[in-house]
Amino acid sequence: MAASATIQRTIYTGPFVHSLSLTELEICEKGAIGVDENGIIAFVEKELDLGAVQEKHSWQDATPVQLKGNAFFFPGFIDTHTHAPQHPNTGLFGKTTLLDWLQTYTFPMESSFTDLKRAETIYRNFVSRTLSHGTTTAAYYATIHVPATNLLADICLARGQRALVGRVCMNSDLSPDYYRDASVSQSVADSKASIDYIRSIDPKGSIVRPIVTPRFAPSCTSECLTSIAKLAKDESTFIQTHISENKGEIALVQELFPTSKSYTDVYDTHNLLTPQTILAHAVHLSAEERKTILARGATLSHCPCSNTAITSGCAPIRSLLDEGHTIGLGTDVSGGFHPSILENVRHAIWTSRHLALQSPLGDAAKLSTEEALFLATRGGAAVVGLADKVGGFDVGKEFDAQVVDLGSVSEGGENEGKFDAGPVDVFGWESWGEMVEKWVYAGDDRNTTAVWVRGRVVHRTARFEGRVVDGTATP
Ligand SMILES: O=c1[nH]c(=O)c2nc[nH]c2[nH]1
Repeated sequence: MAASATIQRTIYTGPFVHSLSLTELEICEKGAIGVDENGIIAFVEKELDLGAVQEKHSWQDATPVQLKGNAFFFPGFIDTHTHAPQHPNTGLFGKTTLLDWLQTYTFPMESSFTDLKRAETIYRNFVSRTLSHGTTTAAYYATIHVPATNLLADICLARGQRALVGRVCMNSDLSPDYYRDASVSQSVADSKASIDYIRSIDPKGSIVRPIVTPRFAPSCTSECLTSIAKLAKDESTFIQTHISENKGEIALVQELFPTSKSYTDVYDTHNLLTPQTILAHAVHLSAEERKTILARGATLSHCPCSNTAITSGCAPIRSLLDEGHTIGLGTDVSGGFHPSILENVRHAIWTSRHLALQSPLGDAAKLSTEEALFLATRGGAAVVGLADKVGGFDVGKEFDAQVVDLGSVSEGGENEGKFDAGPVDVFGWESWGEMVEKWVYAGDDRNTTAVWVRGRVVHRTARFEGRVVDGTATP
């Protein structure tokens, strides 16, 4: 589907659920969301029937999409940190932790992206896979290869998934000689070439944007970090990197940058901490580092599945939120073992509970369902610089949404005993609030039956067709 295809004015009726704030989730049982020809939300009604909505807004000619059954609209998920070329390794990490995991699994896989055919297969699959899990925006790390990085941007644009796409910079000898930038100048020139290409295919950055991506401090020499920070400034791009993920990594940073006060100080003294910087992990930051990050306005990507899988630790998200940090969720495939942000919502909650068991904060360290859903949507939108565009159903925002359909046991018949409507069983007596909780703790991609970005359908299943009346927007 071309991102430029026009769409029809559409009125989406049925329940909708979204975050109003970190702690408040709005559940509107009788919603109507009007989306104009540009994919912008023109109105949101909370009590009226379709006819009354059409009349009130003079939208009689709009296409109605009316949800039936135990289904609701939810904002598209935002994945603030993931590595598309690592997708074939998802679930493969054995007993490794970060530094040996990089050498054993990650660098060999990423280095193979000189092969564009292989890159295309993997990237197409990953973009389709993440869309099927309701991810409407992703901040992607690609590899050091310019052609494959550009191909990832092409695929995101063609599929209509919003993306920040970053060619990875890594020139230090932490990386094997078969997979590293030959020099600082090559690192900068290749990054610039990829920025230029991505801007040429989407000049307004409506769907894809470039992002400068120094892999992490140990992968880059001091000169490389400084040069790449200058490139980001000159080109006005976002920056993404990793920080304070694993204790061995932190010790290595201290060894490689002996005059720096801390991991955070390395980035700060190389001009890499800006309000457009996304820092992934942030598991073991000191109080002083947290203050510096907050003062610079850099944001955080919390990756709970990855932090557990490669045994990095439990990030203190509750405290970071209380301090005022801006935080989203990241799948961090393939340190993370799952491409779904929903999976990371529940793991954010689980890991906060483990932390609560050990922390002097006790229950105050726990994240609630509402808070985790906020991080997955509005929090992530703020991290990737799209807080004014996506993350909730507000007039003026773009319609990035998914349908969550839980099916029903009482429907029996064709679904009974087949379980193809997903792992959640709804018996008919649950409140909408209970259905949302059941989805958060047990749902999966079988429940995500349709997905839109800027009002365009980017993923749709056969179950969706059976759940709408009076027509649907076509891809
Ligand atoms: O989880 C991670 N995944 C990576 O690919 C990586 N590179 C540096 N640090 C990293 N952490």
